[in-house]
Amino acid sequence: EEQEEDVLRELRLFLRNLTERLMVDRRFKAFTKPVDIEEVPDYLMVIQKPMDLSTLLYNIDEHKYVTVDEFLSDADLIWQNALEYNPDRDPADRHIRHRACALKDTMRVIIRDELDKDFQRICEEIRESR
Ligand SMILES: CC(=O)c1csc(NC(=O)C2C[NH2+]C2)n1
Repeated sequence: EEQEEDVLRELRLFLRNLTERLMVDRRFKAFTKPVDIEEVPDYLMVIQKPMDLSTLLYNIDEHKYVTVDEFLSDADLIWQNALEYNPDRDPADRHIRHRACALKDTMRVIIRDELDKDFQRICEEIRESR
């Protein structure tokens, strides 16, 4: 009903604001667009489910997410994929793993500090009702 659409509209605003703040953070530049398969031809041999910040924004606008946990399932792929694709001890891999860990922690701190727990529960009840 209309009240439910009001709640989901507010969830989309929160998720867009979160994602945009990550996109403008220079540490996360490697995560803003899909990996270019021409530049990194073996990427899809290693990573089954690519994800990036611009795709999260597209999904938000497509009303893909009804709860924060559904959003986090996709958002977590970004840093999980980076840890999987860059496992070596060399500095380049360590540098992108450091940024992947910063992305993981930054997302969760923003959600903990800025998303109301009661609002989150209302979104989960809408998901369970559908
Ligand atoms: C997005 C992502 O995880 C990514 C983009 S390039 C890259 N890794 C490299 O370019 C080399 C450093 N060791 C391989 N990882």
